[in-house]
Amino acid sequence: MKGKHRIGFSYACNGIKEVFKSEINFRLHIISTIIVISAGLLFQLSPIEWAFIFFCIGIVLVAELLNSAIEKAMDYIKPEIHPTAKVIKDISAGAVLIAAITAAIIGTIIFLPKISNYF
Ligand SMILES: Nc1ncnc2c1ncn2[C@@H]1O[C@H](COP(=O)(O)OP(=O)(O)OP(=O)(O)O)[C@@H](O)[C@H]1O
Repeated sequence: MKGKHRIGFSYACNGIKEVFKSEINFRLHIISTIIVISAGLLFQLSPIEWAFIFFCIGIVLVAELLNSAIEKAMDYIKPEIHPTAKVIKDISAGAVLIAAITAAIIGTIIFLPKISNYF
């Protein structure tokens, strides 16, 4: 049972590594995550603010991973141009956009007052 969990964890890490290597957007999200966590440490966020920030980081990374999985599945199943492939990929990209907009709004609500107080 323990071994099985370890194997499952390593498959998951392989998937994340694969997306990290192949998707520039995912790498940009990781860089943004590092910047946001550094800003959070600088501004000494409260526990509830950290909870919101980590929730946002999580939904953006999860959305990007699922989007990449859907893109790869579509490229495998339907490598040629097809209107349904386009709709599926566009919907999947839409999910990432909504996650990113949500994160940007929450980030602004948390950081904007702190940044204006700082200067
Ligand atoms: N097989 C296809 N048939 C029709 N349209 C497609 C197809 N593949 C991609 N597209 C269109 O091109 C857009 C970009 O698709 P692509 O697979 O290149 O992903 P991407 O947006 O470049 O993502 P990433 O940069 O994360 O790889 C899709 O959202 C869709 O509108």
